[in-house]
Amino acid sequence: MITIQDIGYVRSGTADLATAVGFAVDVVGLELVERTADRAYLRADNRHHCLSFVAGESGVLASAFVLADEDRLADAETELEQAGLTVTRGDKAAAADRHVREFIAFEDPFGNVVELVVDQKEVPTPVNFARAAGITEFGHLCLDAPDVRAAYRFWTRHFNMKVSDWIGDVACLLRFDPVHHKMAVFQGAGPGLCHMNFQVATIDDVMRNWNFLRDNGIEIEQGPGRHPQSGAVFLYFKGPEGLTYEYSYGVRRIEDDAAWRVRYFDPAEPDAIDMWRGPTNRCASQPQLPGLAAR
Ligand SMILES: O=C/C=C/C(C(=O)O)=C(/O)C(=O)O
Ligand SMILES: [Fe+2]
Repeated sequence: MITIQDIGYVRSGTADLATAVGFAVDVVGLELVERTADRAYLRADNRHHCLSFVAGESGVLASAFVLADEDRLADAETELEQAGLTVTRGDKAAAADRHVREFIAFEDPFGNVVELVVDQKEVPTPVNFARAAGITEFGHLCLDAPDVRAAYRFWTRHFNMKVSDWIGDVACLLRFDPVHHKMAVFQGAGPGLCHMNFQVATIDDVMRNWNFLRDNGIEIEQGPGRHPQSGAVFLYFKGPEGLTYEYSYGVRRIEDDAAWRVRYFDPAEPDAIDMWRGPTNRCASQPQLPGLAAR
């Protein structure tokens, strides 16, 4: 069993580094911590970065999770290889590029590149947010997979993940600590990053951000609304090259792990995704959610 301690970062390729960075800073509100000719690192909390852009081909390159130490990393390498996966060890330069001590990389059964890292650099200075979006932390990441139940089996068999809630067989919300989910899998045609989430401090931040995004002509995919699963008030919006960001406030914590009963929401129900039944453009990217497409 591989014990994940935290989510680490999303590493994304971009065909237009300046535009990707401009959006992450000026719109999302992240701090640009480091910028080279072909790299940019963005920060939302004490992690050195939670999002990095690499100039080149557009699209997600990897999603990272943090392990406790190098012995756990070696054990993870063995377990994944025994499960038949090809595991690559990052060299020193690649680890430095990610601001971690060591890492391994593998593809999940659907082709999502996952990196397991040790000693992600911590930055104690307060985040110098580019905009007062109210961000408190990198909240969760959500991967695409064609077979969500198979993804669930993979992540719960080899990792310390538990399902918190299902939305039909098209979405699975997973936890590895008391937060309702820091990882999710949504059904998609192939591998991909469904979205990355930033928690904000108050419901007012969600609403202020909504107005800010609309005033600036940013495509709102869905929200403001409230997810019945985590109880969070959410807002999804589209960045350059199809990268979906989410702000949310008020995610449920599951303090009594043993007492939690997994719930199965019917995606065809009008409240399955948004208890406020607001409009959505998300069906374009998530056509597999009948509850979205129906509206
Ligand atoms: O479509 C349902 C999404 C649920 C949640 C939640 O309960 O907070 C998410 O954050 C999500 O996966 O986007
Ligand atoms: Fe989310």
